[in-house]
Amino acid sequence: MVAEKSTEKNSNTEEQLDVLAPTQVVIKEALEKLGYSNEMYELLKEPVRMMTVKIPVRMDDGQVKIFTGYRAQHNDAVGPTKGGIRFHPNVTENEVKALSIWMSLKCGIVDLPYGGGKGGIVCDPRDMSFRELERLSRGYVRAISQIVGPTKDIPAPDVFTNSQIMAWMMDEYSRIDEFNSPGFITGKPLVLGGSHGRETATAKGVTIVIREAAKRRGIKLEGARVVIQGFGNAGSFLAKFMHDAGAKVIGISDAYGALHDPNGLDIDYLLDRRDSFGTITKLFNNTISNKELLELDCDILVPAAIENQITKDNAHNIKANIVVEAANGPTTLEATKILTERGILLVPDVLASAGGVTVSYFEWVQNNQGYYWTEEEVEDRLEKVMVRSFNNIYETSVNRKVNMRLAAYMVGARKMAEASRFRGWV
Ligand SMILES: NC(=O)C1=CN([C@@H]2O[C@H](COP(=O)(O)OP(=O)(O)OC[C@H]3O[C@@H](n4cnc5c(N)ncnc54)[C@H](O)[C@@H]3O)[C@@H](O)[C@H]2O)C=CC1
Ligand SMILES: O=C(O)CCC(=O)C(=O)O
Repeated sequence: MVAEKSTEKNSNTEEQLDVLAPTQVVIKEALEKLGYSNEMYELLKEPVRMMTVKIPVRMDDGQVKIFTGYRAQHNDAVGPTKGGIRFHPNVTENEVKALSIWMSLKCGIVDLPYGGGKGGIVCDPRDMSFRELERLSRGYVRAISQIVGPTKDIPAPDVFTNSQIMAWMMDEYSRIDEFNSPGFITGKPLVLGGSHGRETATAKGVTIVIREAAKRRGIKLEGARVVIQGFGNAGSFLAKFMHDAGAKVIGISDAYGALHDPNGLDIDYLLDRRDSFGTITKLFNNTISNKELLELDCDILVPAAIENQITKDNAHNIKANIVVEAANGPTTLEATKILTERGILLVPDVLASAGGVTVSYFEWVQNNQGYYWTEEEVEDRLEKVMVRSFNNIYETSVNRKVNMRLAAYMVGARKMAEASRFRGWV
């Protein structure tokens, strides 16, 4: 294999594709199929609230750098909005808007009492010190404090954010609120009111969905060849769960390249050596590119990194039988069409990655009641939610003769549309 050290970081032009407009296309189609008026579409096509903030941060060299951050609240008819915060150099306003719509759909699919929210800061935490990251995290919370809170909008981790960042944010909000407010944010460390199972929840949810999808396709997980793009929170734990289930993880990647071994990678070793940003390939010389990884011969392909990875340019080359989207928005609409026409089962992001927000909801419930559950309780509840949601969308897809993405949008949009209607908004 050819070494491709570091050349991929931030150089992926596919990332720049707009994700909001295609999301609106599917929302419109879903609402039409459900019989809602165009007014409902006008309400749901964009967030009801979008805040853009400038965050001044004193860097370690003494200079002040001004960062741009966003918080989008898509629809709060069902309840407070909920969704992660992303730290990434390519964050855009439209991306955060789309991510907040996807959160509303996820909450509808797994039937949580929330609407969708999402936040993002344009920054590269990989190039920042621990203390700079703390100052940025606290500054962001101060900047958005008026519109967030345990009964308004509850953030959580997403790309390049983690439980330490959640802890700083919770501490900052508690200072502003003059009250200890664990329910302000989820994905916290256990000692600060985090939930058992939240760290692995997204991957656990994806694992359950893969198992259900494989059953429908008559594929045994034992021995199945799995390729996973991304080795962070979602991708790395997923690799471990797939490995534990007897599958052969033959490819994984990070932002810098990918590893491939047709005999199966040593997942425990890789988990042990990855850094906190999900970087692992820098330790190896014999890497392949993310592009090559996606086109590997395998049974199950899981994009678990960033948006727009499967496009019209590579959809014809995907060899997997099942594609399960652990990442948000990894497949474009054109690629969705191509994969569906080719008979590939595509399990969409708003279903596949909903395990994270589900356990975040459990964390918030535990914070509100001040009574904490065991890991087994969390896992049992997550299992039931994910199986029920998968079956619901699979059946909708079969009965309504639509692909799984449109089926998921139909299931996910119904609750917020009904709540908006009962409130008399439309
Ligand atoms: N963390 C969570 O609870 C949830 C995450 N997701 C989604 O899963 C995806 C991954 O998120 P996390 O694992 O939390 O993030 P993370 O920050 O823990 O890991 C991200 C991984 O993606 C890789 N990556 C970043 N840029 C890349 C690029 N240009 N090409 C290839 N790989 C790249 C990184 O190297 C890293 O391995 C995102 O789309 C996120 O929105 C969805 C639901 C919940
Ligand atoms: O855990 C949460 O509240 C949100 C997770 C998230 O950002 C996502 O599902 O994309």
